[in-house]
Amino acid sequence: MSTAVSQLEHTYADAVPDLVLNWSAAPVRNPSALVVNDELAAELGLDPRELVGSGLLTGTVPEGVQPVAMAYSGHQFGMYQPRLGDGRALLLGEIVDPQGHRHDLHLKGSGRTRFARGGDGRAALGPMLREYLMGEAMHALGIPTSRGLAVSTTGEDVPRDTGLLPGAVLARVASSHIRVGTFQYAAATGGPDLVRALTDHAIARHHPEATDVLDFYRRVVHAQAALIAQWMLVGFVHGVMNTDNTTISGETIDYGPCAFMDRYDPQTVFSSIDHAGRYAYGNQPPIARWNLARLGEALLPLIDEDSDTAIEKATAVVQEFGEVYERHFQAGMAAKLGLREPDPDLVADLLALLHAQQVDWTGFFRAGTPRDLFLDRDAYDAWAARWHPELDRDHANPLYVPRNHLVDEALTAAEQGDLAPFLEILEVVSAPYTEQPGRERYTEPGSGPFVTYCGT
Ligand SMILES: Nc1ncnc2c1ncn2[C@@H]1O[C@H](COP(=O)(O)OP(=O)(O)OP(=O)(O)O)[C@@H](O)[C@H]1O
Repeated sequence: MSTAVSQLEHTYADAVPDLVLNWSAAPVRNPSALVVNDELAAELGLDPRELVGSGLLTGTVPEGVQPVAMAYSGHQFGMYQPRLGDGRALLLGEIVDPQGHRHDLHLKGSGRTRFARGGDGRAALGPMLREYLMGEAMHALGIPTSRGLAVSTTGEDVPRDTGLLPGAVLARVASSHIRVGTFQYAAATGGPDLVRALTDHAIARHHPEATDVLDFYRRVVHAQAALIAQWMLVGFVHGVMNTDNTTISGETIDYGPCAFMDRYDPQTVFSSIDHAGRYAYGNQPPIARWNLARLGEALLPLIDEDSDTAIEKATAVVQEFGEVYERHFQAGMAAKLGLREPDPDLVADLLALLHAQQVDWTGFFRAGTPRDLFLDRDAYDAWAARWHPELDRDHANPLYVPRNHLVDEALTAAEQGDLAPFLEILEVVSAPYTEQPGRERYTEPGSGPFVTYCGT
């Protein structure tokens, strides 16, 4: 086995042993690597063939390596759940790549752990391929994200509401899986000492420039504000922005019922369980800020020993979210519109127009003649008279995003044994800015509305 694999490190488990549970993956009947991310493997200094042969992708670990289930709690749809944790996931260990960057190697669908509650610990092939595809699309768009290293089928069926589905294990890589919910769990179960140990580890790993706990908090708030702005600029709807899916690193994780919006509408929701629209496209910035306020609460005893002062300081920091988000969003919109300087009024009027006219978000910014996309062309002309692009816009506007109707089509085919459509859409969204002749259908919006079953 390559040195990188045999030298999986465990700095997280060593730093906060109270936040992990030693655990092993459930044996898999007939493991077979279906998709392997050669490019990512190479970046990590791993040999893809050796990786497949080692069994690591479904949880067979070298001697001396101890996988763990990570503990966390979290607010799910606004309701506090004291004990979530990796119910069907495992942290195999950390890989330090040839550049010296540390990454978690994590499995999803590797069997029940003590955190599983009612779940069976398994994952179905479709959702694991969805997570892999979405991560690659986001990565190609330049958005911080976890990435799939491989999806392996298990040879076992998984019972879900829609019937028996092929089972799979996703091996994924992230700069860490430390979540707002991890801090909530530490605060609730261990108090300030445990929060301090977790904070020290998170600072060293993600925000080493932080001068103190308040400054660490500020850096997380800013990283999340920048991330959410990037989601909004590409029309990404995460779908399950619970505090346990909000990272300290500022990376996107946990791709469940997520999707890219076609027609611009702030109310866009894809998740079949999000009845109230809590996690609709347009709600994402305030929800992220709300989640970050929960992080602030967990950090309060470390921010100041006087609780009123701590609350005052943390509140001031979380309130920076709006301004930082707006700065990133407006800079991004200026790039999308080819402007030298942000123009919030022009943007606000464009958004109102796109909404009223139900114009495709991704399509508008790369259209040769955007006017053709509007029913009320006079309204467009009135807006466009104020729009004077000066800069090249193609590098800021993807031609291809994973359109939900095409993702569903590819996943359905994969579940029936035909991987070709999945491999094609993966290739298309992996080069989102480059025109790919013959692939025009990937630029077309679906006829929606679409609901992504929150199945797992
Ligand atoms: N089939 C399942 N078996 C066991 N636990 C599950 C199952 N599905 C979800 N869970 C657990 O429910 C909780 C919340 O689920 P959520 O959808 O946020 O996570 P997930 O999709 O399993 O994984 P992650 O957030 O790590 O990507 C987690 O603690 C997860 O481990």
